[in-house]
Amino acid sequence: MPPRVLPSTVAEDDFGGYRSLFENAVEGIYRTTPAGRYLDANPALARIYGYDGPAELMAALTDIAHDLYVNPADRDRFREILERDSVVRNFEARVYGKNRDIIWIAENARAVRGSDGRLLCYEGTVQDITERKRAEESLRLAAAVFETVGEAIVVTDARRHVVAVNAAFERMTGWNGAEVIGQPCDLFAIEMIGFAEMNEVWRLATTSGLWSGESWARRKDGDPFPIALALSAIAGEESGADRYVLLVRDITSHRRDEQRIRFHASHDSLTKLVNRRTVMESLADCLERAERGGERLAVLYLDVNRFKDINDSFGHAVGDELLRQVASRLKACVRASDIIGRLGGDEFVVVLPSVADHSTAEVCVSKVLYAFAEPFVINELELFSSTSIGVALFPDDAENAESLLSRADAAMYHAKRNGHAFSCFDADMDRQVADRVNLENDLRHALADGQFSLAFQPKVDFHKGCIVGAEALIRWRHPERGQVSPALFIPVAERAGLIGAIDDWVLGQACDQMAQWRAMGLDIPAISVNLSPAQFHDGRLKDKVKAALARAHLPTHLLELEITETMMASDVDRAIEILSQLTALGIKVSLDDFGTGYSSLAYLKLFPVSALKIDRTFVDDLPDDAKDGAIIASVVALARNLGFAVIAEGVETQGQADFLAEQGCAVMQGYLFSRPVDADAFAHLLAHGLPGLKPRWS
Ligand SMILES: Nc1nc2c(ncn2[C@@H]2O[C@@H]3COP(=O)(O)O[C@H]4[C@@H](O)[C@H](n5cnc6c(=O)[nH]c(N)nc65)O[C@@H]4COP(=O)(O)O[C@H]3[C@H]2O)c(=O)[nH]1
Repeated sequence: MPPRVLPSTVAEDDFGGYRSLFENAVEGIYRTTPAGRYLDANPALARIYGYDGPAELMAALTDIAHDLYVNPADRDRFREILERDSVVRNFEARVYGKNRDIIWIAENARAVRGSDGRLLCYEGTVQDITERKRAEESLRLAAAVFETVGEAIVVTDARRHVVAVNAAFERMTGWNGAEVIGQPCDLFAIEMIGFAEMNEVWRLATTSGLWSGESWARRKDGDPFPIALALSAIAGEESGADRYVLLVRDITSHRRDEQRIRFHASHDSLTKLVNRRTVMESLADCLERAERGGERLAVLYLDVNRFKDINDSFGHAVGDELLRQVASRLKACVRASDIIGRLGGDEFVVVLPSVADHSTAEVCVSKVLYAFAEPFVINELELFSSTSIGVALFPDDAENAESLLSRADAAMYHAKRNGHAFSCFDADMDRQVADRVNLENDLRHALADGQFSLAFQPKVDFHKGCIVGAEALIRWRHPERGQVSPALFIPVAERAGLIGAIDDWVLGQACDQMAQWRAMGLDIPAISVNLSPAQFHDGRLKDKVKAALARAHLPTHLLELEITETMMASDVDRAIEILSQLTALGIKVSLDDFGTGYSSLAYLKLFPVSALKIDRTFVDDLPDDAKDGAIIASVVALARNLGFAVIAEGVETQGQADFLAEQGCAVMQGYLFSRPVDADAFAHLLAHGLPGLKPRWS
């Protein structure tokens, strides 16, 4: 725009014929002294600056540099230019309005000089360019947002040809602007969406102004990726969309997170196998398919034998690694279409969706058993572990997922109890499962109904030919079932949380009985009581023991507690602390079933126990089994060296007793000497001695 300056010929205070132009101009017009005082100002200038009229403006702004300019240095620049060039064109600056609001102005001015060249004044015009500046600012802002925003932006014309893309688009897709501008918008992975759907998206955006949702885009290398898309139609001056703006967010990682969340919800985090819920859902689907196709389906229910012992003995990290290795061995045994899941703990399930009969399932069972034959190597430890497997078939054994699984479980339980590697379900097992459940219910009443009693089995010194102790063993006479073995109901009581009350009862009863025998003048050195793991870890154990002894007025050294190796394994320090508290009272503790757990010999020497009790399984095949013989000899030597007494349990034959005695294990317990008997019968044994047991050596 050419500078609008007043003609220089106009006298300082005389606008001549231009006065009306001056008064009515749209632009502000002024004349100022070089020092910065208004000589004249037109109404438009007053309007621009927010004053009621020129007089008010001129009275208020007596020092233009400081009263008007937001940045007084602008005025210095303005003057410099004028003094140098005599003219200023489009000089933009921010000035204060009357209300201290900031206005952008553009000035054109010139220096007016007299005929002698002396500077008389400045005169010029002012335009309010605030609106334009604001528009420029928001354009600049929009451009900055366009370039810096994380979302890709594509602008197309009405024909959907690309007009502009931002830097994020280039980063996201690998295309650069020059390659796509002017081209039809080819952002979408049509193969993932379909033409019809894509056209519908454009149509909806055109008719309603905006479509937003999830879709698919394609990168330059052809890779499709999921996007969140907002497609806006920008209306032009004429009817219809003039431009489209596509705001695109790459949601690949979001999808990945979703997948991860879905995976965690449906899989077991330790083994990465599907979890129980997913097994049940997949099994239900497989059953539907098998039913439609008239096919059979097999469910294998597995658990890892003695897993709890391994976990307790070697710690959870080893237990976890064992489960991981079991999972990967199982995967190698089945086809990809079969389902393998972890139900929790050490229980796994394999679903074979299409089997001809039991024999097909048994092929898989053999593979699994074979997979367990090799030791599991964990942290340089070689662990031999085995599995028990239960098999149930659809539709033969059950018709829905829940009962098929529970029947495979019953078959597994049956296999385990009978020492078999696997069992196929039969109807009898259902009864056994029901029995187990009923047993638990009945156990809840047994204590209150006085159905328990104690039996006592003598511990004898084979050389001296006398009774040196009694082991108290619980007996349960069920009103309908008759005698129920503790081997059967103790584990049920443990699982049902009833063992604590039962153990307390046994402890109290055993102490009372010992006191009664003593009152009858029948002396024995000790009575031993089995402790369950729950009781061993009960913080109140010491007090309970003290209370039971005190009630029976029994010296503490007469009580012996039998604990198993596995109770010691999980937290050795804590176990030593518990044992120390007990032995400090004067109570003896013996390690029952010795040799069947995973005793660490290094720890053994730290345990304040008084005796090792050699498990029956090592005695059973004596004296013929050379290996068992060697184990007995080693345990006896170990006990002697560590200062422990040693006792063998389950002695049934004279040959076993002779062998044990020869090895230096003189204290024994077993049917050879006496079965567990009731208190009266035991009193008789104490009074008259065991028939056939004679002192051999003095
Ligand atoms: N084959 C054979 N067996 C013999 C021989 N001599 C003794 N037995 C049996 O072996 C078991 C020895 O007890 P245990 O190893 O502590 O094993 C016990 C113990 O773990 C548990 N138990 C028994 N009574 C109690 C109790 O009062 N409290 C707790 N917590 N557990 C108990 O139940 C298990 C089984 O107890 P019982 O059936 O009474 O079985 C007893 C006993 O009757 C023998 O020469 N040959």
